[in-house]
Amino acid sequence: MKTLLRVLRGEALPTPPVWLMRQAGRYLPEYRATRAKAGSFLDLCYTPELAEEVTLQPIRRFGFDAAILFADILLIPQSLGLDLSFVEGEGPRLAWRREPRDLGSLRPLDEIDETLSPVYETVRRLSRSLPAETTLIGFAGAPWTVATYMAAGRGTPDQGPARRWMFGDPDGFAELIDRVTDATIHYLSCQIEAGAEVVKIFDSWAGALTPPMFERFAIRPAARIAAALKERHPDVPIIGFPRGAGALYRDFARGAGVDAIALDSQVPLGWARGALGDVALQGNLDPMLMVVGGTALEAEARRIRDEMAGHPHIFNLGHGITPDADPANVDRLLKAIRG
Ligand SMILES: Cc1c2[nH]c(c1CCC(=O)O)Cc1[nH]c(c(CCC(=O)O)c1C)Cc1[nH]c(c(CCC(=O)O)c1C)Cc1[nH]c(c(C)c1CCC(=O)O)C2
Repeated sequence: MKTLLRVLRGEALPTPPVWLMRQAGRYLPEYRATRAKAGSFLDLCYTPELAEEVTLQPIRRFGFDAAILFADILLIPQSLGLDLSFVEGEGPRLAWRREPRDLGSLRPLDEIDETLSPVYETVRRLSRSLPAETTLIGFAGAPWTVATYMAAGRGTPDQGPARRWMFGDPDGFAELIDRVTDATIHYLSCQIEAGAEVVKIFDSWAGALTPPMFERFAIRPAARIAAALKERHPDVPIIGFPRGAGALYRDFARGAGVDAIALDSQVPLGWARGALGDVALQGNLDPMLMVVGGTALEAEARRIRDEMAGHPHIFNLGHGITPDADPANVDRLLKAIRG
């Protein structure tokens, strides 16, 4: 069986499988070339042969144990009818069709595949073209993180607009979360039917939630997604990533019903091994070390590998690799882990 799937079924391997968040991205010259050919980031996401190509690039260059579908968490709000664009150097912009936050203007669930079907085609192509030993990971944003962009119409430092909506009108906000959750269940099921062998749910802004709101808007939606997927596809493992959750990682591990937990770089590994139960753990090298390199990178990579020895562990970063990372540092990292 593929190494990543063995770890997700609870096996501790002497050498952990490795992949990196954002492994297909601007730090690679071949990615920048394909992106230029596509014209825009969204054209890249929606052109299956180009999205397939950039997904394969880091596999060819580094031989990672897993490939992650090339797409974006913001395709879901776009499929629900928000107008999405990426402004060069400024990040995403989202605009509602009528008034901001008008849930009545969202497209119904049975229309979202008009937008999303090219993504399923990318998955189908990848399941044919990936090396036999490489696991294909599908993904979606968690409803809370997706909602932070829908509420603000852009990225924000403190998720202010979403927190204002959530505290000011919790039941209205819950309706938004429910709509995004339903879309996410459908989207991930379709990715699995197209060939995704694992799915990951990115809750990048989970760290902005208070404990009660974390329970309601991070754990409960994740649990609803996991339960629905398990009913349809019981053998497909799910990785949850409640980034920045701190002590609440424990509640998430108990309540979300996922098979593995991705850890950000601030989580102490000894604590996670004891507190999060039997689930597989993924992480958690600081992405800055992919910029810095040298002995600092090697020492941290070995520390993480050694602290996780004997526990089901997937080696990864604590967050995405950044555009200023040096690809040569990925080779150094792999050498430090694999020997
Ligand atoms: C919050 C979030 C987004 N997207 C994503 C998240 C959650 C993970 C995280 O916290 O990083 C997830 C994501 N985005 C992308 C992937 C593809 C797979 C992979 O990890 O290689 C994945 C899994 C491609 C991308 N998504 C984006 C890029 C860069 C676009 C480019 O080529 O210019 C890539 C490779 C754009 C993006 N997408 C998003 C933002 C805020 C931005 C702009 C910021 C930036 O420019 O880096 C939303």
